[in-house]
Amino acid sequence: MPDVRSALTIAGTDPSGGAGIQADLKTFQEREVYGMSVITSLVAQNTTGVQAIHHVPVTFLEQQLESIFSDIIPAAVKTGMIASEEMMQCIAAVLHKSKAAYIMDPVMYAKSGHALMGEDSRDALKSHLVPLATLVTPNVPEAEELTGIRIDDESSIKTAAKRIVREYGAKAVLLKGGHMEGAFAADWLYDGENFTSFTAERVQTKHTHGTGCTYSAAITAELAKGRSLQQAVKVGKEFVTDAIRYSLQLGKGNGPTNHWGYRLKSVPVQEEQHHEVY
Ligand SMILES: Nc1ncnc2c1ncn2[C@@H]1O[C@H](COP(=O)(O)OP(=O)(O)OP(=O)(O)O)[C@@H](O)[C@H]1O
Ligand SMILES: Cc1ncc(CO)c(N)n1
Repeated sequence: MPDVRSALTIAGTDPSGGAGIQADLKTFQEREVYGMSVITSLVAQNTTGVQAIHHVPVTFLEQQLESIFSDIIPAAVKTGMIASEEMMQCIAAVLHKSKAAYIMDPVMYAKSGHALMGEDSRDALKSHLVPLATLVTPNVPEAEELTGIRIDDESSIKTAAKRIVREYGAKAVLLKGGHMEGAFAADWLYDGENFTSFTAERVQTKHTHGTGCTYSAAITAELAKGRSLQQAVKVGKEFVTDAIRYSLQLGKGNGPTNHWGYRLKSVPVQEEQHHEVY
């Protein structure tokens, strides 16, 4: 019997399959770890945006967590969309007692701009969950919200990253530059001592639904397998870049990343690069 490593995602749903829980589970499967999921909110969304949100009661969130942690202990946990402070407290109470690596993706908005977290919960994220995190993975707007620092160059990226680790207590931060302009999509990992940058060529595409979820899920899977943080981010970056390079022309809006893109590495990228699927 091989050593089975398991990973848990605690997040909101995406019935169209590109982001949230669904993206996380597909990524866990691709990265060959056993995937589990606890749902915080049911989100009616697709490639064009968010249509409606239904939050699960906190008591039910607690019950789902109990179902997992009383039975199959995950080697790594990631959180995505957590809408309220009460939910954050409930999750923090469980993670406090857990030895699993914890990757926190501080999801605030969907790509369409729709809010996925209450504005009044941002401070709660900092006080309850950031101090427990092995790694926090904000994009530029999320890092700006967390730190109050305006980020527009490498120096401000580094100042914000240091604040998240030194003042808010995360073990490490991966600040994602996907929202910045330029020929390259660069991310900066700060582990409290050193900065490492992870850079890939920017893919010219609008089909980027679920990039953040896919990236943090891939890193979570690699940590579950016992890789170092540096190695996990390196593999995660390659995985998400291929998922964007081979993204799918599905739906009427911003199509999803392709979770099997990593397997297509040797396939020449077509003009307009993404794949039509019927
Ligand atoms: N067009 C692109 N080409 C290549 N890499 C990209 C592109 N857009 C984003 N990335 C990379 O994808 C990863 C995910 O980052 P991104 O900043 O898009 O996350 P996010 O904003 O949190 O996503 P989401 O909106 O799904 O929450 C990062 O490594 C980023 O650098
Ligand atoms: C549930 C969920 N989490 C995260 C994102 C960010 O892409 C999304 N669109 N939906």
